[in-house]
Amino acid sequence: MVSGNTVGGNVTRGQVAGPPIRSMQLGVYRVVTEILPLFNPRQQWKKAVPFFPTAARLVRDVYELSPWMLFFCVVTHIWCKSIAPSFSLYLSSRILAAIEDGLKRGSPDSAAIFQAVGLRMIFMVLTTAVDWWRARMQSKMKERLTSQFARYILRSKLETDLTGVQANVSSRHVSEASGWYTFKNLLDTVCNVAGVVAQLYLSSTMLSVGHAPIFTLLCLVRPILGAVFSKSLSSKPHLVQANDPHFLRMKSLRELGRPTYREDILTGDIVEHIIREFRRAVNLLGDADIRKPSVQYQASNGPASYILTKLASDLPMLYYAANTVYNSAGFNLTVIASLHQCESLLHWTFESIVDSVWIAAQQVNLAKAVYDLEHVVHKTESGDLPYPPLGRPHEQGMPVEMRNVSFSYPGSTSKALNNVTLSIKAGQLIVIVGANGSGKSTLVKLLTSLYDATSGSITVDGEDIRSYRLADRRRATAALTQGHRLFPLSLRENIGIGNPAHVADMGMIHTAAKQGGADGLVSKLGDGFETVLQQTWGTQFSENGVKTTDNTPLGEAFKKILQTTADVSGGERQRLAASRTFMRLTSSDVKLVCVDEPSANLDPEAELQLFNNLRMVRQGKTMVFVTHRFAHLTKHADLILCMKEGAILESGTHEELMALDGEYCKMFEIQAKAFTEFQDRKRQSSPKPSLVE
Ligand SMILES: Nc1ncnc2c1ncn2[C@@H]1O[C@H](COP(=O)(O)OP(=O)(O)OP(=O)(O)O)[C@@H](O)[C@H]1O
Repeated sequence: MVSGNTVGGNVTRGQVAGPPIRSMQLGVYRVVTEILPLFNPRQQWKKAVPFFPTAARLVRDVYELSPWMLFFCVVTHIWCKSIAPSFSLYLSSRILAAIEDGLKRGSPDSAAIFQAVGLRMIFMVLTTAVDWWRARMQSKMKERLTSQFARYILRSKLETDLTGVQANVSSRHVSEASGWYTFKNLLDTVCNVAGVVAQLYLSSTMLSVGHAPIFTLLCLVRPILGAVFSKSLSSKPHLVQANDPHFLRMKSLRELGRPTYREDILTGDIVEHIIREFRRAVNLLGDADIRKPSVQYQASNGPASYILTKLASDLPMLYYAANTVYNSAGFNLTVIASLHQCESLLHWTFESIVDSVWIAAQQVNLAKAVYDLEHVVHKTESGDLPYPPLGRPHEQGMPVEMRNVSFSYPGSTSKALNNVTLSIKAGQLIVIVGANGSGKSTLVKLLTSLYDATSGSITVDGEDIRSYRLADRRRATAALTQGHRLFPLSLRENIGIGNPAHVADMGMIHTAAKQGGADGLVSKLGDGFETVLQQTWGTQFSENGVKTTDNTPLGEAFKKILQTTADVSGGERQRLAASRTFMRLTSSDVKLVCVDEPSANLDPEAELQLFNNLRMVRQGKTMVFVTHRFAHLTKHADLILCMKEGAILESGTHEELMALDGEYCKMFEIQAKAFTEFQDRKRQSSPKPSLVE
């Protein structure tokens, strides 16, 4: 059922400008559309303007991929889609004419008939061969263009910074296939127009002068009515919201079938409850229309338009009948049969033109979205100065000063950092401690240029951090955090990629693996450094329900494929990520290293080893450690920053902060107490030495 109301249109002060909107209820959905006038040339021209440069760029892209392919794609497509159908119709009408002529005369002209049939057969063989070749070439072209678009999208995804991702300035909604489908639609549009010209020419050769325009007009009525009556939701800007509470509940309950919830559902013993609730939601939903909104919108026209459109398709038939009765001289069965075929072809092509123009306009927007990714403005500012600045001692770490720095994450109103002022000297070892949510990781994200400060100033080597080139700043910093992931590449590459210039240097990779504590783990894996963890989804799958539990040769084969997929524990992953960082630290470009709690999954021995190894490579680098278990590090720290609620509460050396008897001292004593209590208990439980002895 459709119900609706209209809002807006007249712009008053404080209101937003734009077309008025209409809100309607389609079954379980609320649909809001813009009300666009049927004919608004200015608006339509404005929309069409970006079409041309995008189409031109796309054709240029295809040309650059292969000029020959472009040429043959266009020629064979036009031949197969526009010319061949009309020519085939012309050849059939020749066969029919020869047969009818023979039947009329009582002595068929066998030579003429066989010549016409032979010609048509040769034509069909040639056209089918060209069509086969066209399909092959198009699929190659499709692969190349899709890979080209995949490259554009990948670059944009890789380059988008964190602020961009959070502000949704990302390439999430673009498709790699959009380039090919846009190109194909442009080609289809051109071919459909050429097809109509060929079909009109053909029908005009069969009709006497003056009749051809009438026939064409009658053929046009049905596609025109179809276009007028068509109600397409996708043709206008719209919003859809499922708002029926029973439908939403039914959907939510259906979600519980996902493996993610399995453990909670089984341990909670709630299977029967969920099934009961699902049945109740279905009953309450009743007969509400849950078909897609686009389908419901399309169907909301009522039957009159359908009947009228169907009637219009019989107009040419009326024309044949009228001509046979009133103008039988120029008409015979062959002409009627050929015109009938021509009319079906015209119908189809007219409708295809409307569709292909509409689809091409939509597709061009999708292709444009991919090209626009090149112009996505990255949120983190980049300056012109090189880093390190010219003439600066190369062997020195990065000095950083922060003055009244505050920061809020994009979309958040609260301050993650509030008025932070600090000074880090070149080559110092800094330890940042503080409670959960106190801003430690945020500080690291600002130091590593993942975000710019919202207010205040950060200076590096005496210059505003934003005046240096972003690429140089990134090259000069290295980070190791809990969030570091392994890539779906070999372990060799996972480690080697830390320093891309030496990605194949096995000597350096071995050393980095050792420093990260991953050497033992790599040697345990069957393929050693060549092992690929986290195989990309889709590289191995079963079709038609083949399972590893199947006691069949195919089931066994599937089991074997999956057995080759190695996996490692969380702590081992962290060791591999740490090895990548050690590889990165082999680059003398790195001047600042930020290590943010990489040890959450590491055992105490591995953690101590990691910190010691990091300290050993700190020559020429400033090092910042964020950790909750800071006992190992504090004695080495040049400066300890203790944070609370986004601000630096205390700063100094371990001795200075202990003397302060504040937050740091409290945290340190909590950690030390657990240790000393344990030592005391151990001492008490050990047998006392005998006095006699
Ligand atoms: N991406 C984000 N978007 C919005 N707010 C965030 C985001 N990340 C962190 N915050 C908020 O910023 C504040 C500081 O978080 P941060 O991660 O820097 O704390 P932390 O001291 O590193 O905490 P932990 O010890 O738990 O790792 C917190 O209030 C947190 O909720």
